[in-house]
Amino acid sequence: MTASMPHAAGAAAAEDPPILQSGLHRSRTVTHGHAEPESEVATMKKTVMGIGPMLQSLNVMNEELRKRKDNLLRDKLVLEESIVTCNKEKDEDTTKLSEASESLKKLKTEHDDGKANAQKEIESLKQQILDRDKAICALVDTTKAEARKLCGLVIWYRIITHKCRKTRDCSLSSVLRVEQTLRILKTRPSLHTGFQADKLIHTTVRLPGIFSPRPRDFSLPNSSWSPKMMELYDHYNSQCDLETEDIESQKGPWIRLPSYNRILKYAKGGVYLSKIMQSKARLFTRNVYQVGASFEYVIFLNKEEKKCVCLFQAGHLLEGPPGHVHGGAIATMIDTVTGTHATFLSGLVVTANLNINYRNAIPLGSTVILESTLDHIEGRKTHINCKVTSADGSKVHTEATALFVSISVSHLMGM
Ligand SMILES: CCCCCCCCCCCC(=O)SCCNC(=O)CCNC(=O)[C@H](O)C(C)(C)COP(=O)(O)OP(=O)(O)OC[C@H]1O[C@@H](n2cnc3c(N)ncnc32)[C@H](O)[C@@H]1OP(=O)(O)O
Repeated sequence: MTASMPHAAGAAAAEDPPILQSGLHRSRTVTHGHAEPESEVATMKKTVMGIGPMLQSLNVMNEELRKRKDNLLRDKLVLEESIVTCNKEKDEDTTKLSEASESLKKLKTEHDDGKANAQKEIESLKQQILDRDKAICALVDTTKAEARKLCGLVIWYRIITHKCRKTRDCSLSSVLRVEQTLRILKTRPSLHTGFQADKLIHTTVRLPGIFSPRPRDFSLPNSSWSPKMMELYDHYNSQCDLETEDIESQKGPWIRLPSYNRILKYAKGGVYLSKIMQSKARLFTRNVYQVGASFEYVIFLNKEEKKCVCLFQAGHLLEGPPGHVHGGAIATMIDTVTGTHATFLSGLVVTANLNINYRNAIPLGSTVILESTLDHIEGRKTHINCKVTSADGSKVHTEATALFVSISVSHLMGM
């Protein structure tokens, strides 16, 4: 029994972990050195044997922890890979987003350009239709009801022609009398000049929708105006009464007078002028639609100083002496400016006398200033002076005096 004990202890020592081996070694030392009782050895062995299962469970736990650690490491790797993938996808998405924004921007620009072009085309087509319709309507036989209807000639025409037929008088005076009777003079706007002072001439032709965009104001700048013309225009225009969207409106000494072509055709040519020809009657100075070709002018009125200033640029159709403005065209402009001035001063007038001294020829295309000043008013007579100078005022081109005689509406009717 004792002989087998060391052997048994030795076998256990070979199998047990190092910590237990040191315990066994100590118990063996005690056994050989101090000859401890055998029961102590047995107790020790028992203790050692009790530690075994504990160690086993520790080993199991250790194994589990190692596995968990491995799993966590694997998860970590997977997560790291996912992060890399996510970042990659994020970069790709960012690139795609910027590409999409770029495309969107490009599309928007293309869309805007397309829209602008389409708009331009629509405007041009509208203008073409308008021009074509105008041309057609200028030629229609206005005695035919359907033609009048198609061309927008209004009911006034029917009333007037009815009255004309009844009285066998289709003269201008008759037309005006009818209009007066119908009390339309006060209620309808004057389209031919825009002046409220002159309530005499009103349109008997009302244009349908497509014909009635705002009438062109010829006194506004256009592409043919020279820099000098523009400079002078800005000079006077900046001193004009100005209606703004703000509450305050600007007051100035000058008023720009708008200038429209005539729509009403009051020619009373009778047998000499057919209805169609009458329908083509135009205000002399505004009868060319091509900008810059003939009379380009704007008139400013100074009520306080009782004077008018006209900026005039003569176009190539007004040639008289080679390269210079025709004397008749200059006379026309003087008559127009002084006549307008006299109208504002005295109401309805006609030119009775016009005296002109041509001092220096006006180069074609140049800008000149016509200054119209009141000389005096005497009864029905309004005397006006006019001076035409170069744009800088250094050269006098023309000087004139004009006499306007006030007339009544009936005088005009009987003309
Ligand atoms: C919205 C608008 C913007 C308008 C914007 C556009 C502006 C364009 C302006 C263009 C204007 C034109 O071209 S008008 C078109 C051209 N003009 C014309 O066609 C006018 C034709 N002539 C006439 O209709 C007539 O002769 C009148 C109206 C001028 C005068 O006839 P009347 O009404 O019978 O009067 P009468 O007694 O003879 O004269 C009145 C006074 O004027 C004097 N008088 C008459 N004629 C003359 C004369 N040539 N020279 C000196 N004095 C004369 C008389 O001695 C008398 O003075 P006393 O004894 O009392 O002292």
